[in-house]
Amino acid sequence: MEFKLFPGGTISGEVRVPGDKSISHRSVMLSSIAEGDSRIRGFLEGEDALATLAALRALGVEIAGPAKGELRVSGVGLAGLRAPSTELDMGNSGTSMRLLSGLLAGQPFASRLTGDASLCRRPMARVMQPLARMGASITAADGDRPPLQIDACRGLQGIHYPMPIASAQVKSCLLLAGLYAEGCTSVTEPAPTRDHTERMLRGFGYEVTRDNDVIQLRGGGRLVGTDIDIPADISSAAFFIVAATIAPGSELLLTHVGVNPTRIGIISILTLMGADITLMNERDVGGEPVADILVRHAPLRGIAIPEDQVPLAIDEFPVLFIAAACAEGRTTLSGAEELRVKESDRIASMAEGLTTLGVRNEPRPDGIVIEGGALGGGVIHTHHDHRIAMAFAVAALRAEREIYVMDCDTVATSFPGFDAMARGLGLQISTQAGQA
Ligand SMILES: O=C(O)C1=C[C@@H](OP(=O)(O)O)[C@@H](O)[C@H](O)C1
Ligand SMILES: C=C(OP(=O)(O)O)C(=O)O
Repeated sequence: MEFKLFPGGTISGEVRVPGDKSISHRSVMLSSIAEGDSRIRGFLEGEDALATLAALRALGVEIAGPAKGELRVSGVGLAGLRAPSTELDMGNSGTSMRLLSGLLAGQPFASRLTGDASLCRRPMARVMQPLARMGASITAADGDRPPLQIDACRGLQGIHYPMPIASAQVKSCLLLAGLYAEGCTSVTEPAPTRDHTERMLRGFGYEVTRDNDVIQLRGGGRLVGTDIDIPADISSAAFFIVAATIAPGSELLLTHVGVNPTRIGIISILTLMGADITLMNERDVGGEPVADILVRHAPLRGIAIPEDQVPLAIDEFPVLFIAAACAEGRTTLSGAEELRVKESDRIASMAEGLTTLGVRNEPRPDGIVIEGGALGGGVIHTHHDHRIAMAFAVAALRAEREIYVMDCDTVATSFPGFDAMARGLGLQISTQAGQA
């Protein structure tokens, strides 16, 4: 599928974007290993979260749905998962692969995890090494690249792991393995990362402590089934937050968005750039902060993005680069080398597309420098990366000519229905079948 975008437009209306992807993954994993039933609402019916759901079904968990974002999971308890009869396909989803590695590392049966071409290029040493220290036996097909073969476990031992990178996937992987380990498992975060796993474990009645930058739990407890209400994904809302900010005359209300402090880097960074964003009706929904977000058009200025915001906005940089292209002056990003190992090398993919649009930029190993200015038009290659596709769709609001975004099928991994919702809000987007 390809997107064709006419230049210009105004964004207005009120909308609730689909459910949070990170929370959706965790909701299925934790409810599956809980005792008793759980009801999940607001589940993201995107390919990534559905890959996690299919994996848990293959591990013997009965799951009804999803129907309009609702699931009923019959938890099997910590010891209730069964050996899968085939390999588990994680598709495009790094979160599924890294978190499920932790869950499967402690099982008394073997499993094999695979994925698509993009996922099979992504590094897994970050979870393989600490899991091996806990006593797991995991091998990769090619160095540390998937497929991963996880051997039947003969017992895990809790460890303390100072994480070399600020990664919520690594932290969550180790906490999940820690549920099956003897003694305590703890991680030190070099910087705060999304804390949905810790919050949700507590929601299932499992004690997790946090002491400054150290997160810890003790293995061998029990999770008790519960109800989960998943808020809208701020990472999906981000495309429309930037859209309304850069398009003159725009005013947009995004409802029921998760605004966990470990996820709102997009709001902090855009506000520093001069954006007009107001959080309204702030509330707590099942242990996660939620708000309605009002966005009005505002002129932006280039900034040096504070490095402490990087993990808090890690998935939002593609669209933040579009905001930077529309800002007056220079924006610099550093300390973001992790962007190079996402679904694509997001620094390279964005630099290439910005250059196509005539935006001056200088990619660096750990970031980029972007000079704000006029945006032209042209053909954009997404490198099969959903967030690159949606970022360049938003860029059309300020482009002088048409933009064609190739290879947009992966948008369905995180934001099914993006094009229809974007059209409803004022983006001049149409889709056409891609060339085979
Ligand atoms: O834990 C999670 O749900 C995620 C953590 C982040 O990855 P890292 O842990 O690699 O930073 C993020 O990029 C990813 O989209 C989702
Ligand atoms: C990096 C992302 O996801 P994952 O790591 O789960 O593939 C993303 O959604 O931007």
